[in-house]
Amino acid sequence: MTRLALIAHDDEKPEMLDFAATHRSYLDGIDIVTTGTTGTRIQEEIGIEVERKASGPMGGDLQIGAEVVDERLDGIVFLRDPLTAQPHEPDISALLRICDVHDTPLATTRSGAEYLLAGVAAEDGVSLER
Ligand SMILES: O=C(CO)COP(=O)(O)O
Repeated sequence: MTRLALIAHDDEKPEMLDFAATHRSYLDGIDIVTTGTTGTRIQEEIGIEVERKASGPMGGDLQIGAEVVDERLDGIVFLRDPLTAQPHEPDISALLRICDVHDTPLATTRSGAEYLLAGVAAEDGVSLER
């Protein structure tokens, strides 16, 4: 089963919710893992079931990084806030680094996320409507 991680910093959560709503029918059929607050909002506001890890500042990025190490993930959409310093910046850097190490597809922007999801869906034989 295809498994994706969805993570968004606070300023990017509206973008993530729009992304999830746009692609709800495909996302409903795959495994989704998220950091804490991102997952709560996707579940409550869009209605997609997700597996929630800890909130980012409490170690959620590292828990998702551990899934990368175990090669459990087909891709990560991580909508980062490029303009605000984060207290858990070392955890964020660690997640990005481990994606590089394992060549795990990673998108950090909405446009990149659209390409990533279209590619992952194509591997499932699904053509995403745009
Ligand atoms: O901080 C985050 C990623 O670095 C996201 O965490 P939340 O989804 O808990 O807001």
